[in-house]
Amino acid sequence: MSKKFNVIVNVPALQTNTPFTYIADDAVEDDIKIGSRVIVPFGKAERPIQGFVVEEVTQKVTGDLKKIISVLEPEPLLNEELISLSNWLADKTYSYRVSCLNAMIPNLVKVNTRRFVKINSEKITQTQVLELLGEQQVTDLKVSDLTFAQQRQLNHWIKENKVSLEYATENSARKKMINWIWPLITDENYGVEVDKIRKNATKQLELIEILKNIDPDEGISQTTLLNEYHVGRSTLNSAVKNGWAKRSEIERYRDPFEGSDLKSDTSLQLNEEQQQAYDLVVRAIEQHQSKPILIEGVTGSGKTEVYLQSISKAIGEGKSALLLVPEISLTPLMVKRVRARFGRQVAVLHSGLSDGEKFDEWRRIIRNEVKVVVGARSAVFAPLQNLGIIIIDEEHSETYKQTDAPRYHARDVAIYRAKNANCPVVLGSATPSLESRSRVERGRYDFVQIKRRANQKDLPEIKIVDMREHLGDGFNENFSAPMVEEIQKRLLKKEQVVLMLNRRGFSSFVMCRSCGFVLKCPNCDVSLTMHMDTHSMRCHYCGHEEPIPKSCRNCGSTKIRFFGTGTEKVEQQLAEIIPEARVIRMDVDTTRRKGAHERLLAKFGNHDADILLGTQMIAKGLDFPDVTLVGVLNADTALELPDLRASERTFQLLTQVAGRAGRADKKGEVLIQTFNPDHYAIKLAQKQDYEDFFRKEMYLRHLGKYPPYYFTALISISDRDEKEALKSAYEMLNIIQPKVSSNAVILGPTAKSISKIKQKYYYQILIKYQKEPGLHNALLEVLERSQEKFRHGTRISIDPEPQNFL
Ligand SMILES: Nc1ncnc2c1ncn2[C@@H]1O[C@H](COP(=O)(O)OP(=O)(O)OP(=O)(O)O)[C@@H](O)[C@H]1O
Ligand SMILES: [Zn+2]
Ligand SMILES: [Zn+2]
Repeated sequence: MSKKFNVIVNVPALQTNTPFTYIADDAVEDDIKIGSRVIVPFGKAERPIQGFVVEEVTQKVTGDLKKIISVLEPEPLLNEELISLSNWLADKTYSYRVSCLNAMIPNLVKVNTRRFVKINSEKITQTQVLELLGEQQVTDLKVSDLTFAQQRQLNHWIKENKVSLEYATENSARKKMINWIWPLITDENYGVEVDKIRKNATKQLELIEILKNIDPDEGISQTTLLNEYHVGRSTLNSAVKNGWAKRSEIERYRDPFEGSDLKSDTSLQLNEEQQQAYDLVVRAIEQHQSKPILIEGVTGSGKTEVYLQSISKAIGEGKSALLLVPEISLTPLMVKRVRARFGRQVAVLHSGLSDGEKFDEWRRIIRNEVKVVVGARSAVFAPLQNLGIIIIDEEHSETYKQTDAPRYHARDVAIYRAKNANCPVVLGSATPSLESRSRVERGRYDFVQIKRRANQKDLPEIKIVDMREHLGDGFNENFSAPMVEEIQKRLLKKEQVVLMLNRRGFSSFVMCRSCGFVLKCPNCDVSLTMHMDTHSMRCHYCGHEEPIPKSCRNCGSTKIRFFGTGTEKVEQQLAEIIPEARVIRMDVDTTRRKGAHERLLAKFGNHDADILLGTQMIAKGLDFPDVTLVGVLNADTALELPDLRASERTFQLLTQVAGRAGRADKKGEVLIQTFNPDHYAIKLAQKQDYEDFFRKEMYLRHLGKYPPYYFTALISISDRDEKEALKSAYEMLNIIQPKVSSNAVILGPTAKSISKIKQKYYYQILIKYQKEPGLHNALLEVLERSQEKFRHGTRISIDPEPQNFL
């Protein structure tokens, strides 16, 4: 009897949200595993469709089963743990199971990728492969066109490493091939060959010496010979011609860190508070406890060192480790430190890598070639076996929440995985999310604080500049007199300054001074933002772009004013006020190119600049000893946003950026310019008192019936036709209302604060609740209805625990 498997097909719909059972052909049944992707016939027309194998079926199944057409890769991309995780995830996020599975696998293998067969010519001849598959299949593999016998043979060869399956995308994320030189000079032929060389051909004599000393089995890369041994290209070519060496192309994993030199480093001696945190983690590792541990450590307290040593401990126990960071491209220093400690045992997954690079890293993980994975949100699905620890740095960061379906929070996924693996989850932050910190209060998490900086120095002193009093005493609207004075002081002392322009909830827009007209996007309900680099007005939601106007479109007046501030404008202003200052600007425009972050930060670290001016992206992770002043130009732009976390985010951001000052021997100072000096988020950030803030904010959340006292779910409804959108919103309301008690609070339907995006109208319903056993089913019904609505052009989404209400 052939093996039977349950398969989730790649059709995101409710009807296909449960697995279908298929039978395997005897020839390939052993190549199919849980996590394999297969092609199966689907529907009345038996259309071949992709699917994921989620289970082997051992009990009897009545009725005729359809046969699995082919298996896409005999080495599965996901392991059993992740397959079972997808089930939980789908339920938790109200999404289709296949969407969850697709969210886990690397992009490269998803769509529009050509697959081809690569022949390992040391183990098999091209003729053999062509005989089995034919030329067409080798260059463009369609396994479903192969017979089962052919598939079986192919899979066999893959497992024996005779051939491998590769993926090519249109942008050609292919495997990287490099020229490799294999020396053929041995002790036997050395003398003979040397005698043939003319005595004045020193280059050749040098090269033959080099070749003699290279391990013939290992060989050497051509680049190394050319660049490091300074061998001339023509010398090398003639050596190959003379038969001193053989040249071949070999595959090398694309190394995302190519070129960045890696100094290895060793553990630091932990101080007492770090040791306490470390001990707590180690105990959990040793006792296989999965209760999350929250480390609340002030900025500069050396949390990273605790992470690194904890990872070391897990590896020492034969386990693997996963370290999540908010956004890798923003924290190159962290990645560097992990790589410096663990070298080639580390794989890195993040959005800055090409699909090909990500896929390479993924393969290293699934083949168990790495022990440590560092990555942003989606790396939480890294197929590591035998997890020994999961660490989430800056656990409060909103980047851990996925904003598209499946709308998961990486923290929840990490906690779930850790529970399955019986290993600890460590959540670290100077300003923990209220959710996490309150779970400590309720005994759900273990807790440890690090109250002092690693070097036992004080936190920087923070001064508030009330901009209402200082408007006009400075040089322009962005720089008060005290700010300019403090910057100048640092420059005289050859110290460095970090200046942050808070861009959250903020844009530079154009307004007519005669009639008040504001230039808006024709598709969306937002004002257009001015971009000096392209000299255009751009919509940040739909990408609409138009020239900067010279006169008002409404009244024709030429009295147009540009409001708001971009980093470029601040950079210009700075150049007028302090022309001698060397400034590095860091924002989305200057960091678009790959590796740009790292380069700019390295420049700043080398003292090639005095001032680092940037957006929020400079608030996290920087550790520069000579930064003694941090200036925040506008602290409060985010406070007015219609978002329940506005205060929390402002407090976190200010604390975070303030923490960049005075991290080494020199004392640090922070200047915060604000129009709301009395706001508690600003006042408590000044005190750098997270615990105080936590209590105050918890009190307000309690009053407002907000998280973490209440759970939230947000339903968003959009349509090109505003009436349709509103009508559907009420339909959803009518599904939910009867299924929840009067303790639940339902807000809406209301228009979203940006009610029109890309020509579509947006409405939302917010549900706040504590215990509502009926809600889950109600939301499943919404999901079901949304499928129907989809066909009529209405989009409905469910966001459990939304992080953003805009
Ligand atoms: N035990 C130690 N002894 C000496 N120096 C240490 C020790 N632990 C950490 N440091 C140093 O202290 C500095 C701050 O550490 P680290 O960057 O890990 O802090 P952090 O808690 O991650 O800070 P932040 O949250 O602000 O990013 C680093 O330069 C680090 O090398
Ligand atoms: Zn006008
Ligand atoms: Zn727009």
